[in-house]
Amino acid sequence: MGILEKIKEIEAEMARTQKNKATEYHLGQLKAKLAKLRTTLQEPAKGGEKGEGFDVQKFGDGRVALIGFPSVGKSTLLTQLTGTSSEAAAYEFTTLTCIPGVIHYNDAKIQLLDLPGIIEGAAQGKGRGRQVIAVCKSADLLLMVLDASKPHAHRQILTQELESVGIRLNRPPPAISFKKKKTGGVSFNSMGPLTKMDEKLCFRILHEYKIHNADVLFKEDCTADDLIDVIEGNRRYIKCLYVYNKIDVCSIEEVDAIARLPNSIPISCSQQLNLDGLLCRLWDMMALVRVYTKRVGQRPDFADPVVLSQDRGGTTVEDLCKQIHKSLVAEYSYSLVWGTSSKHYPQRCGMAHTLEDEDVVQIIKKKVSTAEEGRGRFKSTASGPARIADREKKAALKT
Ligand SMILES: Nc1nc2c(ncn2[C@@H]2O[C@H](COP(=O)(O)OP(=O)(O)OP(=O)(O)O)[C@@H](O)[C@H]2O)c(=O)[nH]1
Ligand SMILES: [K+]
Ligand SMILES: [Mg+2]
Repeated sequence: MGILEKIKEIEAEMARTQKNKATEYHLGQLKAKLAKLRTTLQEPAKGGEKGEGFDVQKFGDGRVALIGFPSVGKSTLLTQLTGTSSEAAAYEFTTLTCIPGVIHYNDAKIQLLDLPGIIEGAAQGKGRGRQVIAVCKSADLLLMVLDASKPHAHRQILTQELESVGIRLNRPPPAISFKKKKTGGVSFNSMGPLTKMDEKLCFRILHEYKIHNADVLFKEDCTADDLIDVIEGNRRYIKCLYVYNKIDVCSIEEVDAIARLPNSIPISCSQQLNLDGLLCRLWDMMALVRVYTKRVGQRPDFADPVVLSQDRGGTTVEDLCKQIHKSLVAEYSYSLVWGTSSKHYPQRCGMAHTLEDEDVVQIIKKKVSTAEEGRGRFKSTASGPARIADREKKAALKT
């Protein structure tokens, strides 16, 4: 029996099994079986599965992918938001590969990827589903483009397709700590009451994975699916903005209802309605942090920020140093920070300091000889809070 048939069989068995206390353990085991099969299905087949034109190099400060059913207006949107034009037409599957463009917004460069339409069954390889999903996994944000005039079930179908390949939208990883061990059996603990999990169910699921030694700690009231996600360990947690296109053919009431849905935005590409609103939401969801660097005695370079991101490498001063140059971390002495993340103007910060959007940073490198002098001077003076403030004031005047 092929993997697809096995999956179908388990899904059928789950569908006909009544959900109650007695079947709970059996269902948990079936879920684990299903997750294992789906993981096998995702492993790249021999002979190279990768489609031509799908391996687009990462560019800019973040990557956003357009995903949706055929002819919802993905290519029209790419053409509107970037300088690149991607062919758009009234027939389905106009786009056949991955077409990259660049959004220039708030002095940042964001890569936008147009993709072929996907349909139900994409996760199992229908159409170009597999390649499209592989690109989605590499994105920092997904724009799920939906036709506002079509059934709302489409959003559910696509979410289901993404779920089945391990993509989790708009939620954090489950609060479960899971560590495999060599010996000692399984220890199961929780930090609060559990309503969807107990020791026996946990053991059944671990048994399915042939795991006999592990520490499992539930920090929240998580489910069997959550535990399976943590054991599988290959899940991708991605932010998703639901973009309802073609509102030009909808009533005001329909548009109003869409605008109230969480993480959703109504637009019209052909009438250019609310595209600014879309960019604004996209920017907020990406949570990029622009940092302006400043040299001693010069004004900050406000035209060319270094862009940091929590999803990509982090937003501390150390992450900033790494992004500027590899050697900077070793040469770093301290930095002066002006902006919303600093308590004083400027604040003297160490490498662990977390930066915020539009902060100005001046990095002071170690200088062997002057560092020695400096140390001597600080030693000789008392360093109460008043002294520190005074020193900062002086530094501000000098810088
Ligand atoms: N009414 C209306 N039509 C639109 C809008 N945006 C795009 N279209 C039309 O929808 C059709 C499909 O647009 P595409 O951009 O090719 O859609 P796609 O999602 O890229 O399609 P595939 O590449 O085939 O998956 C075209 O005929 C567009 O002119 C819109 O805002 N309103
Ligand atoms: K089309
Ligand atoms: Mg297209």
